[in-house]
Amino acid sequence: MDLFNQADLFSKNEVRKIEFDLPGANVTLFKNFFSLEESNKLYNSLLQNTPWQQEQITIHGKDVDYPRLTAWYGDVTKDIKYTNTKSTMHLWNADLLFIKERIEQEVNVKFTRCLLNYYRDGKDSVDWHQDYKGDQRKNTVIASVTFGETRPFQLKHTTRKDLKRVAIPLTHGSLLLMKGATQDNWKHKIPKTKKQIHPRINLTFRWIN
Ligand SMILES: O=C(O)CCC(=O)C(=O)O
Ligand SMILES: [Fe+2]
Repeated sequence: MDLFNQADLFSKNEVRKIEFDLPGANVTLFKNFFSLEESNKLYNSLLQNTPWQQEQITIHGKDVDYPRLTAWYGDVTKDIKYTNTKSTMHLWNADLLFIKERIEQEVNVKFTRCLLNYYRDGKDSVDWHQDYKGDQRKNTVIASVTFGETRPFQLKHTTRKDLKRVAIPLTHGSLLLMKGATQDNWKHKIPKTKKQIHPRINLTFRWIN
């Protein structure tokens, strides 16, 4: 499988586009989508100014903390419930509008929501899942931005066991675009690690009405 297409030379602050050749998926990584200066500034600002929330799920009647902190932002303020924790979707702030507008110059979508994840250390993670439900999974765009520690973003096909898993290192200031039927055909996760690592903030921009 021809995974990488990186013929271009790059410098530290030059945007580098890498397209992944995965059957039934449309996945593109832009390294240094945000410059190092922008990324450092946004990392600190988001870390400090986000109303991070601890969401919980109920497993066998017990409330269990999600292994990460989260916050929702979007076009309107409203109460939402994805897990058994009630959350409030906050209105876009200046940092998020800056990030959103930069992405919207690259991809022709107006995003309506963003989920922020804060992985405090290697114990924080997200298990195998697909984004969206029902028909929306078959054709969508998710824009995933990373600030802070590099963590591997693993992908595995939902049915084809013959296809190898893929791990894409999501670096500081990178943008990962997942389009088309990617969510329908592939699951993704951020695994835990025993290594001593720095925190990581991830933002996934979505369009849901
Ligand atoms: O942190 C990441 O890169 C992925 C987050 C994710 O998959 C999600 O929030 O749905
Ligand atoms: Fe996801």
